[in-house]
Amino acid sequence: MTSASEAGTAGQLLVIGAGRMGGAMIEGWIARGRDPHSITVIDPSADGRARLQARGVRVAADADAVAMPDGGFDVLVVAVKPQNFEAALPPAAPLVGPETLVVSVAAGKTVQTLRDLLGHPRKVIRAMPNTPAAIGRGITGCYAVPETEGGDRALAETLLSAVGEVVWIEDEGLIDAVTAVSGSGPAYVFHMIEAMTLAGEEVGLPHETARRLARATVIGAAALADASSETETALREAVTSPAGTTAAALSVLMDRQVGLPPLMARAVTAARDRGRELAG
Ligand SMILES: NC(=O)C1=CN([C@@H]2O[C@H](COP(=O)(O)OP(=O)(O)OC[C@H]3O[C@@H](n4cnc5c(N)ncnc54)[C@H](O)[C@@H]3O)[C@@H](O)[C@H]2O)C=CC1
Ligand SMILES: O=C(O)[C@@H]1CCC=N1
Repeated sequence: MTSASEAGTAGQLLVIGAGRMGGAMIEGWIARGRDPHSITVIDPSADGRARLQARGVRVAADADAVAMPDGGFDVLVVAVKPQNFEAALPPAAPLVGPETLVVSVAAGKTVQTLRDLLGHPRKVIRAMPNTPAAIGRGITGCYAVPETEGGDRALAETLLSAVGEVVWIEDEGLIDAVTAVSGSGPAYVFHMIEAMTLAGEEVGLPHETARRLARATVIGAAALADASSETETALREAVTSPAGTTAAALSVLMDRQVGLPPLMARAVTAARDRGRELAG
């Protein structure tokens, strides 16, 4: 077994479920210099396995087909859907040693559930990334159990920062709130483009023109926010001329009763509550 810091690129990693999220992390690790041979994936999808095998990753259709490396796995990353936990995790329990760090990116599923299904591993981290991870621009919120040491957190942070920023929370109960803001958040932004496109059509623009305008506006505004040292509030105010067109739109969007803030609060609360339900 390697030391925690070495295992950022060294050590043996096992990934259960290499779909969108697991796949994005694997690509991030390889891009950062990890030897693909140090990654083993369990996934029943033949297409997914073929793609990863072509990248040099070790693949298995199920846990029984996994060859345990000398010294065991340093890290197990759980990236299956919450609905697949009962099928996917118990068969992998024999692959989890006393020093294996378990990192789960699954929405809702608690440390207790992970421990129950994986033979009671000591060191568990829950992480909530988001899909911009696919281009290295994700953000991951993480919670580590008290049984983890500084080196475990550093190792998880090294692995997760391969796909973007990392923030830590000290209360497992808040991971559902992280999911509701940033885990699901990219979908809200994509829906904003859809809604702006529809609204553009309603005021007379052809669909494709409205879509181009909406998409480029969201992308350009996000890039401006990224490049600027100003707050979002200052950037918004810079668009807004007194008694002008933006002020007219914002009087609708910023309405405290029926505008975006109460609507977003309802949406985020619904996502947070669904995360709690998925705990099972
Ligand atoms: N998609 C997203 O925006 C985010 C997803 N997550 C979490 O990541 C996890 C995975 O989500 P996605 O990557 O979006 O799903 P996905 O459907 O793209 O990937 C899931 C993978 O698990 C595999 N799988 C199914 N049953 C399996 C089993 N028994 N053993 C091993 N692998 C199995 C599937 O073949 C698939 O490749 C979920 O728990 C989700 O909550 C977390 C943050 C963001
Ligand atoms: O919708 C979901 O449940 C997952 C978790 C965060 C984003 N997608």
